[in-house]
Amino acid sequence: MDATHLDPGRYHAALFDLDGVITNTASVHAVAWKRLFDDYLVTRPPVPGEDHRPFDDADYRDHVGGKPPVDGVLDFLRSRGIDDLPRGAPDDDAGAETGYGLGRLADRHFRSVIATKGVRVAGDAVALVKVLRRRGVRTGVVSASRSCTTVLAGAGLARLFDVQVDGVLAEELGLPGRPDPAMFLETARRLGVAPDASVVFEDAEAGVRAARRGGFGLIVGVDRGGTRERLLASGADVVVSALDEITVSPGERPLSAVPDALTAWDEIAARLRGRSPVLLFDFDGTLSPIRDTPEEVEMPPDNRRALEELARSCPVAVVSGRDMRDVRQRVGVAAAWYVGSHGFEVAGPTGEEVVAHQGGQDALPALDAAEQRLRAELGSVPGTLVDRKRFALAVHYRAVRAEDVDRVREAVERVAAAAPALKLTHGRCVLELVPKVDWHKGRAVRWLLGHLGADRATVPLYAGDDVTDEDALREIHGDGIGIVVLSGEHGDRLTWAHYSVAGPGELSELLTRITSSLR
Ligand SMILES: O=P(O)(O)OC[C@H]1O[C@H](O[C@H]2O[C@H](CO)[C@@H](O)[C@H](O)[C@H]2O)[C@H](O)[C@@H](O)[C@@H]1O
Repeated sequence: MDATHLDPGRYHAALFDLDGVITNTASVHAVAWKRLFDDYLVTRPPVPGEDHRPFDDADYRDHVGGKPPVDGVLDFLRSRGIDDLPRGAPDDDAGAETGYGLGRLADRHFRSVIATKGVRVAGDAVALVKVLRRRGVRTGVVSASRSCTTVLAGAGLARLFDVQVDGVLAEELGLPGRPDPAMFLETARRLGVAPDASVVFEDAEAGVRAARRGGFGLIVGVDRGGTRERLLASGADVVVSALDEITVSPGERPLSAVPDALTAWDEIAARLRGRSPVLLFDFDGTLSPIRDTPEEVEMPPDNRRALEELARSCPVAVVSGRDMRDVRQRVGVAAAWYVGSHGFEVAGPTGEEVVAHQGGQDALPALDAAEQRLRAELGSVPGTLVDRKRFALAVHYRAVRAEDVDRVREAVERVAAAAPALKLTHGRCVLELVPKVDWHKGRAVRWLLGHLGADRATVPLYAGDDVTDEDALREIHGDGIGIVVLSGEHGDRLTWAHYSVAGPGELSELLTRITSSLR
């Protein structure tokens, strides 16, 4: 996906620098600092080796912008050959000849400028924050300034952000300023979102460097005037001059609104060209057509051959709700990765097996007890099939008479309610109990991509038919290609897929095209 197109399925938090991104206060800070340093340099007795020329915009950009005031003071003066100023202490008086004292005075100048001139708000940024919040993205504001609360209140933005990390809090917590990532990391922590699932918007080079060092998922440089190249050189993934260049994905849409993958093949081929694909496929209903019982299912030989060939060009994985050994044996492609039990177990091409989340292991006693109860309770309902996988328990009702289906459903719901370690999920004519932890096919896919060393050149392509595949389709929505395999069993439900195919037959055709395009 284009880096100016944000997907709330991929990025769950957005961190905004305040000064220069949300408000015009970067220029007000520059004015306040100029007043401070020009006064200071004029009154400081001349000393050989010291440069007392007036402070200018480049000084602000290179030594002060985005940093805590005390660091700005010391870094700028050092650049002018002045290195005898003590750091001082946070409670130094404004104007005391220390890093903290001069920093306090700069803040006082800043407040007096905004008291007379007011704060100008960047409408493009505020509009983007509001859209992101409506789409469920958590938002945070980050400012090295001690006046962040005053600025936000003065601009009428006091309630715009979920979390605020500013100069006052940084001082309390002893957080170093940018280019150290500590303030960004603290913001992400307070938002409850991992840095790699968060976007940072920054106009200062020091801030961009901090976000890069913090491992943030996407860094958007905001060039409010001639800084594009410097922001890119500092590590921004993309630079915009206004935040209305950023679009936000609407996310899910009805199956009927999803374009057909074969018709849009040229678009898909263009997205794969020159990149490093990782191809991920669900099994039942995707690689193989649905049958009355799980035992009847066989991998279509054409698809096996296609996967064997694809695995010679790029990583291929089968991501299934089935037991991992079961699906590996049915698919029979030695060079593929296999993810089983809805993401809880993984096997690599060399045969090594990994429990991808400890929650699977922890839930084993609960799964055993639930299996025992359901076998006993449902043994008398004709057509019911209780299918135990290593880390999941499925109850199939495809062959159950319509009038008995509610009985099956109620029994599974009762057992689920009595098992706090398990949660109930639904699929095509199947109810499943899985470990109640934040893990699913989507998390497992992201784990596998990390394990495979995915980088910005990687394009994950995921195809699946069922509601449990939506976790994976959502996960790769922002950086990959999602294909939903239609079946008519879920009406016009919502999906995170970008494209659809009419059924497993059309998926085979798509595999053929992908195979040829990668040759
Ligand atoms: O993630 P998947 O590979 O799609 O696995 C999901 C479930 O698939 C299987 O059940 C489904 O396919 C059966 C055979 O075609 C069909 O009879 C059943 O109605 C479907 O739900 C598998 O048996 C389950 O264990 C998987 O969880």
